[in-house]
Amino acid sequence: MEEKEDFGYVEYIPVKRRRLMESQKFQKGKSSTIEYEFERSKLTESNPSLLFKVSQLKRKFSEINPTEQFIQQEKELIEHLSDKKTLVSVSELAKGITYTEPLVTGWKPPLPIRKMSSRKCDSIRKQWNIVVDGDEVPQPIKNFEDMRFPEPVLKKLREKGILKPTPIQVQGLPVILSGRDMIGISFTGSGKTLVFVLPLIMMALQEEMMMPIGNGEGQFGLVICPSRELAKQTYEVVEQFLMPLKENGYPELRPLLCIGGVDIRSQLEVVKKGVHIVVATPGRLKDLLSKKMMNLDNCRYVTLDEADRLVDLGFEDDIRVIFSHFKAQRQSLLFSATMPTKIQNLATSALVKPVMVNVGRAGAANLDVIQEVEYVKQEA
Ligand SMILES: Nc1ncnc2c1ncn2[C@@H]1O[C@H](COP(=O)(O)OP(=O)(O)OP(=O)(O)O)[C@@H](O)[C@H]1O
Repeated sequence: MEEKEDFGYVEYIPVKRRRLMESQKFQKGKSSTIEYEFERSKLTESNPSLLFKVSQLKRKFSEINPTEQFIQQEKELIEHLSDKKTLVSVSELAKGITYTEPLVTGWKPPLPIRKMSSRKCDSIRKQWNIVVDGDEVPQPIKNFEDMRFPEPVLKKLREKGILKPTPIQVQGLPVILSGRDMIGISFTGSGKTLVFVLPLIMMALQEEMMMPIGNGEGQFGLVICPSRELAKQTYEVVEQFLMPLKENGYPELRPLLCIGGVDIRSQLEVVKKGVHIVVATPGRLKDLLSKKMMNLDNCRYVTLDEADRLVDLGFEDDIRVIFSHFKAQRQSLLFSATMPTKIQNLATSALVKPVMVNVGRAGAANLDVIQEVEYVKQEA
C-alpha cells in the first residue's frame, strides 16, 4: 500500500527553484570560462580590487603631464578612501542621530557689536584680510575687552604682550564663543592657539560652575594635536591662563597632557581626581579610551589642531575611533593650514553648520594651486 502511494508521488518544487534548474539546463554546454569571465567582470564593476583601480588610473594618466597626474591621483584616491567614513559616534550611528543646530552658549558680545550691520562687518573683514563662509556668521570683534573675557585672562594677555587680536582671533573668537562649529584656515604663527584655548577655558569654567567634575570624571574639552611637541606647547598655553583664574577665586580647572612617551600611570593619577581639559595626541588618547581608563561622556568641545598634518600622518582612523566615544553633541573645531578634499570630507562629517574663517596667506601651498617651475638660463 505504502509502496503504491510512494510510486505516484511527485515532489513539489517551488517556482524559484524550478526556474533555476531550467536556467542551469540552458547554461550547460556553454563554456565555463565565458561564465567565469562574465561573473568576474560583474564583480569587478561592483567592487573593483585595488590592483584593478591602480591599473585603470595608470591607463588614464598616461596621456596627462606629471603634475596633473599627481593632483588627479590624489583626488581619486581620497574619494575612494573617504567615501563612507564619518566622524560620528557608534551610538549616534545606531540611533540615527544627526545634529542640525549648533550648540547654544550663554555668551553674547556687547550691544553695539550685536547691532553692527553686515556691511560694517564685511568692511572690517576686508580690512583684516579675513574671508568667511557659512550661515549667520557672528560679528568680528577688534579687541579682547569686547569679547568679555574675565579680568585675570585680560591681564594675562597684557602680560604676554598680547594687546590686539590677530585676524584669526578677531573673527575666530566670536565664532567659537557663540558656540558655532568652525573651520579655521590659518598659517603657523597666526595666533590660532588662543582662538581655541580661550573659549575652551571659558566653556570649562561655565560647566564647572554649573556642575563640578567629580573624582574620576572626564573632561569638558579636548584638543587633539598631531605631535607631542605641539600638544605640550598647547598644554602650556592652557596652564598659563588657568593659573591666574584660580588665584583670583575662579574654580580650579585641572588640565591633562595625554601623550605617548609619558608614564601612563602619572596620567591616570590626574584622571582619578577628575580632569576638565585634555590636550592629547591621537594614539595615547585612543588607547586610554579603548581601555576605558578615560571617557568622553561629559565632553562637549573638541578641537582638531593642524588637521592636515593629523591626516597626513595617518591618524584619520584613530580620530574616528576617538569620535566614536562621544555621547552627546559637542562643539567641533578644525584648524588646518590648507583645505584639501580629505579635510573637507572630515569637516563635513564632523561639523554642524560650520563657519569657515580663512586668513591663509595668499599663495600658501594648496591642492587647488598648480605650482610650475620654469628654469631659465643665466645671462652672462
Ligand atoms: N594677538 C596677539 N598679539 C601678539 N602676539 C600674539 C597674539 N596672539 C598670539 N600671539 C603670540 O604669537 C605666537 C604664535 O602664536 P600661536 O602659537 O598661537 O600661533 P599658531 O598659529 O598656533 O602657530 P603654530 O602653528 O606655530 O602653533 C605665540 O608666542 C603667541 O603668544
